[in-house]
This record gives sequence, C-alpha cells and structure tokens, in this order.
Amino acid sequence: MWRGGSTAASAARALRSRLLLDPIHHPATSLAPIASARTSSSSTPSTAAANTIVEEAAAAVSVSQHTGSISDSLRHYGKCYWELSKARLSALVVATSGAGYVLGSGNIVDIAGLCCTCAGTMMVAASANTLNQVFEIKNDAKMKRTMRRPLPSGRISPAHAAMWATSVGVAGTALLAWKANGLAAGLAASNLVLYAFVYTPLKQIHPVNTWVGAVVGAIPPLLGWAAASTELSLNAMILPAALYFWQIPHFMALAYLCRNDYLAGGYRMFSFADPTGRRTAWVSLRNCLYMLPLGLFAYNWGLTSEWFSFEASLLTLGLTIGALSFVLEPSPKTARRMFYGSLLYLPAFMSGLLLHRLPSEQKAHNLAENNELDGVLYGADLQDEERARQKRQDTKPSRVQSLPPVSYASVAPFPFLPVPIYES
Ligand SMILES: CC(C)=CCC/C(C)=C/CC/C(C)=C/COP(=O)(O)OP(=O)(O)O
Repeated sequence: MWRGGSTAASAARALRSRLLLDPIHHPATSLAPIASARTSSSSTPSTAAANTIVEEAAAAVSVSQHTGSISDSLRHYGKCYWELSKARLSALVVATSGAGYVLGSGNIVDIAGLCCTCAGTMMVAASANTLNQVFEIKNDAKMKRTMRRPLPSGRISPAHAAMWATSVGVAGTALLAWKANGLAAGLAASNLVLYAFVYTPLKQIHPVNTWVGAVVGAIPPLLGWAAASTELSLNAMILPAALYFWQIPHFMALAYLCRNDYLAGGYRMFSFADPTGRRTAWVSLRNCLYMLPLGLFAYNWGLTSEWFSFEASLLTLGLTIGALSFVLEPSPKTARRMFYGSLLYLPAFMSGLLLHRLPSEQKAHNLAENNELDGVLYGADLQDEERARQKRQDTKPSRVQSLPPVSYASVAPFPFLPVPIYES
C-alpha cells in the first residue's frame, strides 16, 4: 500500500516538476510520466489504490496544465502586445495628448473625457507602433537596438501582430469618436496613417523622414485639445510646435549616436551624409532657436500666465546651450549631452504649461483685451482710447494683464532690447 502510494506521489511530483520546468508544455509529453507510473504501479499488490491516486494526480495535473497553459499564453502574448505597442513611447504620446486636453479645457477638466481621450490615444498609438514594426521586420532584425523585438525574434507572427494592430486601432478610433468627437478621432486616424504608411516607408527612402516623424509626434496634443474643446485655435499650437521642434535635436542626436545601427538597418538618416556631424549639430541648434519664442507666444496668446514665458525661455536656453556645444565640438559626448538634455526638457516644458495654464474663459478674456489694446495702438482716437481704458479697468482679470508681444520679447529671451512704452 505504502509502496503504491509513494509511487503515485513520485509520479505526481515528477509531473509537477515537469510542469514547472516546461512552461509552454505539450499534452502528449506531459502525460508520459503518468503512463510509466501506471505501468510500474500495476506490478505492486496495491495496484487499484495506486491507480486511483495516479488517476487523481493525472486529473489534477491536466486541470493545472490547462490553467497553466492559458496563463502562460496570456503572459507571452501580453508581453508581445506590450512590446509591439512600444508601451513607453505610447505612454509619452498619451501624456502629450492628455496635456493638450487639459490645456484645451475650461476651468473644470472633465476627468471622464480626459480618461477616454487618453485610452483612445493609447490604443491608436499602440496600433501605429505595431504596424510600424510589421513593416520593418527585416530592418529591425539587422539592428542591435531592435533585433529582440517580438517580430524579428519570431515570438509572434506578422499576421497575429497585424490583427492586434487592426483591432486596437479600430477600437481606439471608435472610442475617440464616441466619447470625444469626430475631429479628435479623425486626427488620431490620420496620424496613424501618416506614421505607419508615410513615415515608416520614408525612413528607407529619404532623410526628410525625421521631419515627417516630427509632425507625427506633434499631432497628439492637438488631438487632446480637439477632444476637449471641439475646435482648434492658434493657442492650441504651442505644445504641438514645441514637440515638433523638440524632436529634431532629439532624433538628430539619436541618429548620430546610433549611426552604425541605422546604417545596418537600411535607413536613410540626415547624419549619414555628414561625417563630421557639424551639419547635424547645426540643424539641432536651429530648431532649438525656433523654440525660444514659444513661451512668449503662450503668454501673449493667453494660454498661460507670464511665469511660463520665463520658465520656457530658461529651459529652451538650456537645451540651446547643449546644441551649441554640439556645434562647437561635434562628438558622441556632446551629442549624448544634448540627447539627455532633450529628455529632461519635454516633461519640464509640459509641467510648466500645465502649472501656469489659464482656463478657456480666462484665455478668451485676455485675448479680447489684447485686441482692444491693438485697437488703441493702431489708430483709435483719444475718445476710443478712453473708453477702452475704462473698459479695461472694469473688466481687468485678477491674474494677468496681457501686453503686446514685443514687450515680452524685451524681457526674455532678448533682454538686450529696450522695453517699449505703449501708453503715455
Ligand atoms: C495617435 C497616434 C497615432 C499617435 C502616434 C504617435 C507616434 C507613434 C509617435 C512616434 C513618433 C516617432 C517619429 C517615433 C519614431 O519611430 P521610429 O520608427 O523611428 O522608431 P523605431 O526606430 O524605434 O522603430
């Protein structure tokens, strides 16, 4: 009896250890020890009892085997979907879209709307990133940085990945159309097409791909704004513009540092035709300079308080200094410094925007006031001026009094300009 019991127990132990050792297991091989346990136990006097125990063990193993294989598959494909979606990049995209939503909102941010916009953006971005990898299997397989991705490493089939991309893309666009509006859904769908079907093939054709990719990266905050306010205005462009210009030094540094990898992958990057790296560095610097007035515009267009223009100017100045040192001495060291600087820049810029944002009502107020001031400056007679001044006194917002653009330009980042006087 005891001998039969110990045989059954050892068979069960053998099965369990087999299950643990072989996570994606096959029914035929895992049942083999049961058969051998049965054969050996049938030669003992306590055959019936041993068989019962072995059968119970086999049944338990088969249930746990089934559950195990489901959870193994879930884990395996979950990891594949996560990597196909480039989850961290998609999370950054969601953060920019969420920031756009908050900036486009009034005093009260609709949290449910924000969550749906973020979820929809995440799904469409995941779809775009998956399609990008479906089209680049051969290229990714040749690059050190990407060769371990699910498709080149054969962990998932291209058809399966394409199915994932289609379902998550359709679901995300539908969610945006349903819970936000058609404009947001349209922007998301167009951006997917631009990224997967224009930018991705262009990477192997022409270095202009970096600029097209910058447009792709700039659309999500616009999408967020559209979801919150159903329309796009000039001040909706601040964050997209920052993202567009920011991506140029960021990707220039990356392509310069990983030049050999990109060459092996068969891509056409700007830095390939620039062995010294000087032109790459100049392009980076030029785009940092384009970012300098953005903080001032954000204030002048009534999007933020004046604090943001100072903070943004300081931040951009920091990034510009990084690009300048890359220009003066093009080397991996200075490129890496500019790259890390760009990683710090974006979250700091977005946090500043959100911290100093003015809700829509305040924006409208400030813009109206600005227009009035323009009327005074450009030829209104004295009576009109007095009326306008009176009205300004009556309706002055407590937080901000906007001034014409050039007066901010005197403050930062061009402190050497004289401060113009507008009213005597
Ligand atoms: C709503 C929506 C559709 C958003 C999509 C946003 C998105 C995917 C932005 C990424 C921008 C970009 C140029 C990434 C680099 O791709 P890459 O192909 O150079 O990266 P890789 O070399 O790592 O594959």
